[in-house]
Amino acid sequence: MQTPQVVTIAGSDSGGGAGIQADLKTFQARKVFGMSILVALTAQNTQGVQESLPIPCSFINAQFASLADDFQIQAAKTGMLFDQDHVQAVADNYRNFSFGPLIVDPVMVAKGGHPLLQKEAIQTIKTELVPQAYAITPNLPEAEVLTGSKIRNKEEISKAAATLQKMGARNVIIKGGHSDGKEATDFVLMEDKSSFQLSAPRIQTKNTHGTGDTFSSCITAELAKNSTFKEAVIIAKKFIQGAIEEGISVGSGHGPTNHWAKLSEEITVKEIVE
Ligand SMILES: Nc1ncnc2c1ncn2[C@@H]1O[C@H](COP(=O)(O)OP(=O)(O)O)[C@@H](O)[C@H]1O
Ligand SMILES: Cc1ncc(COP(=O)(O)OP(=O)(O)O)c(N)n1
Repeated sequence: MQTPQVVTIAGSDSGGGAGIQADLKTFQARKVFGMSILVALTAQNTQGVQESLPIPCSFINAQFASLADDFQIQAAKTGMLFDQDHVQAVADNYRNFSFGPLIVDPVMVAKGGHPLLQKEAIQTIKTELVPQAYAITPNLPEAEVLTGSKIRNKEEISKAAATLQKMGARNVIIKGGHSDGKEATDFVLMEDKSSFQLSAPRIQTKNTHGTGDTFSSCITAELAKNSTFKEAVIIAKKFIQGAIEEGISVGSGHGPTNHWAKLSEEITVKEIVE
């Protein structure tokens, strides 16, 4: 069997906890061959983002062409896409090349409040990228921005997911890391319109930098290994739970998760079927 090959199309986090670095560490942990198309650079650590810099769009085209020329990529994900022109460049390239199911993680703002996507790019994400998404994985604030509606309860989460599906995403996961309560619960709306929730104990820690990237790159890796979408999401939920639970301590701010944590049998995730 050929080694599963995947690519992350995202920004670099010099601090190593989020972005391209979190994606590649997750790909390695999940035993797929990971590649990267860099869209932007950040000077970042556990305390926040100090600076960011876009990669020229012509160089994004060059990275797509290089990988398409030589590899057989079975799944891909997007992360930090910087601005409207970069979203457009990624969307145009994705239409031209055959990189398999695309997981769109619509990264907008870093934990410390630093913008990772300019506001004008949101419309381009909606019209150019969401229709190409095999799955979209917004957190609660990102789902509010994309749908233009406040999300205050389970009914509104479900409504927001349906709106995102109508925009063209085949599957939708609205992540619950930003809510409160004892459980971290993610809502999943599948292609066939069935839905379920995945819930795990919320871990009290400040080390949650890069949770969203780690979760979406794990889904990407599992899809490349031919898991069904539901299987991939369940593994990703267990993977992120283990990575937060078995934390490491580096830096003095919001530290990263532990990408080499064991995906042990003891990690239980509750599935709540609608
Ligand atoms: N403190 C926590 N304990 C357990 N799971 C968490 C915690 N914070 C986030 N998660 C989980 O991590 C994943 C990423 O969610 P989230 O943090 O909302 O994404 P993002 O990093 O994009 O804001 C989700 O599965 C969410 O439920
Ligand atoms: C380069 C880069 N990409 C993405 C993020 C955001 O990652 P996320 O998983 O949402 O984690 P936080 O930044 O919110 O902790 C990033 N910071 N940098």
